[in-house]
Amino acid sequence: MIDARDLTKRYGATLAVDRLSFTVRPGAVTGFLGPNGSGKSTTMRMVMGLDAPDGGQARIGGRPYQQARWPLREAGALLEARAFHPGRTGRSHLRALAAANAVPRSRVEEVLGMVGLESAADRRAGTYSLGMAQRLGIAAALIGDPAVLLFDEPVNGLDPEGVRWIRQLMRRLAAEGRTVFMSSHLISEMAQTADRLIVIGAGRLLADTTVAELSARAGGNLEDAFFALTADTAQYRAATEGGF
Ligand SMILES: Nc1ncnc2c1ncn2[C@@H]1O[C@H](COP(=O)(O)OP(=O)(O)OP(=O)(O)O)[C@@H](O)[C@H]1O
Repeated sequence: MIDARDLTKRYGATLAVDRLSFTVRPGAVTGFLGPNGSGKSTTMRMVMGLDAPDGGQARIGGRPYQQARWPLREAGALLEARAFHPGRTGRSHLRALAAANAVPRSRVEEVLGMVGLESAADRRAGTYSLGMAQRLGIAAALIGDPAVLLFDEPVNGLDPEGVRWIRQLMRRLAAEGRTVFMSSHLISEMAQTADRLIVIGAGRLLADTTVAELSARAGGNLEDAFFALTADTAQYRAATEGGF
């Protein structure tokens, strides 16, 4: 379970996250939606202890993530592609993470198989395509077999087969009883993958509901419901009428 209470983060004059509270429960895929710059990545970074909040707190399994003795056995996250040393091979990157978290080496081969990177495991990770880098990041998130998983834009850079694979992986992880929290800009993808949605705008909570309930607000069209919900908070929306 992920619990955020009054999370707040400022960058200079920008209030990136504004007293945000929500709970992400196990056994479901919870989508995290919001316009560009609404604070999704910042929120995920604070949950994972990578950014310190200016106010409020985030807990994973009841305590701050920084207090975990073996962090990757509590929660795994894909927060940015290429979060690895480019000169290391995929396999050596995963072995280092396993060693640091007292995870058996055999788990490295398991996760390489799960993400389909076996044949590229001995190549330097700096030579990986974006999609391969995403797969390595997902393998890293899974290495400690954690109950809680966060994925920031996991389908970024993946081909259609990869997108389908992510959808099935998210569903499977949730069916295993894990807490799965994922952001994506692809609303159609969210509609197919997520059970629940947390929608934010300008750092604030706009909705915490099911996909079905939010879609029903716009006659079954999740995209229309999302636009209606976020209309007042989107900073970077291009003109769709008139304009140019
Ligand atoms: N390191 C930083 N320094 C200054 N401002 C930042 C920093 N990180 C984020 N911000 C600002 O905080 C706000 C929230 O950014 P964040 O990346 O969390 O949004 P997001 O919802 O993940 O956006 P996107 O959908 O575009 O990925 C934005 O206004 C952004 O410019």
